[in-house]
Amino acid sequence: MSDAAIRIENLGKTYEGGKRALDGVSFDVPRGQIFGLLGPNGAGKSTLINILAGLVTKSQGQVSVWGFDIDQHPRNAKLSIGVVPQEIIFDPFFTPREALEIQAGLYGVPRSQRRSNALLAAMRLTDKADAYARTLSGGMKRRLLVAKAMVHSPPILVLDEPTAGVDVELRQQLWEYVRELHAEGVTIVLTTHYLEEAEQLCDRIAIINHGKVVANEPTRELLGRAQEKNVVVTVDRDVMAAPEASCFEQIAVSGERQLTITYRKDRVNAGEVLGALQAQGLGIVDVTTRDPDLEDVFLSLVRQA
Ligand SMILES: Nc1ncnc2c1ncn2[C@@H]1O[C@H](COP(=O)(O)OP(=O)(O)OP(=O)(O)O)[C@@H](O)[C@H]1O
Repeated sequence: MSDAAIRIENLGKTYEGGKRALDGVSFDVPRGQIFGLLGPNGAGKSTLINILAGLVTKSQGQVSVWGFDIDQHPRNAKLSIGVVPQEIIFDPFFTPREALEIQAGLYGVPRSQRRSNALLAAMRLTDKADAYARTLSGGMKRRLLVAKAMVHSPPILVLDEPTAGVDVELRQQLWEYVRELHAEGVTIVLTTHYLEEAEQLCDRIAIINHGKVVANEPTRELLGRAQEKNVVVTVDRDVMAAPEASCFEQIAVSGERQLTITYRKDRVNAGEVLGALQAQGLGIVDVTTRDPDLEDVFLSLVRQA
């Protein structure tokens, strides 16, 4: 049995009409982690998640979920995963409690093991337990989708863009719940457009672009890949032309007495950069720096691919 929560090997998907959405994708999602799947629009993220959820059939490759091959043991694979889809789809005439009970029935969860009330409470939907789904706000509907995905207590929860178009408070609540599940040992896979969110939440991140994996690393290592650093330096006199020095990757006059310099932090340190300015007779009045974040890494990887 595979020790990965999800193992994807050489996965390919070509849609009818010839669109190649996934092209030889391989990676493992380690058990117990929060795993981020990132990529620009149309990269293939939803296709991959829909294959995991059994909603899209793959064209090539192997996928196992919690050690169960999705072709050989589809039922066990399905029982091991809960998927929160990107789009909100509901029968408007069911109440949240009924929706959870029906979902539990579909998964064959015995009545004695159902936990609709606990899920409604965790998703702060107790007040709305018996209201029609059509009367719920967008945020409440999204929370109900998360509860639905967890009715069978799967060891893996997959969230496809769970915070797209969702207000800040709900995002925070959702992440709080995700962190609680993670603390209980649930493996989490999420796609998000909010890189900052991925940076804060994920242990590991895979980036896909045009259906191919372009990075798959622990978040910290991925961030460490961004070696370029920017400093904005205010100097004590007007500068007409940018001074030159070998330790600058780039330099530009960005204000009357301001220079913006890019340097590689694996080659030089900030002291050398400032020293090079002082050596040219400029006095340093102020310095601000910015560490590269996931957005910089993401853009550089996606540009290269
Ligand atoms: N049912 C389909 N039939 C044909 N092409 C499709 C189908 N679904 C998706 N595609 C195409 O496959 C590619 C990957 O789409 P997918 O939805 O997986 O990307 P994504 O990374 O999830 O993007 P987004 O972030 O916008 O949801 C896109 O070019 C898309 O147009």
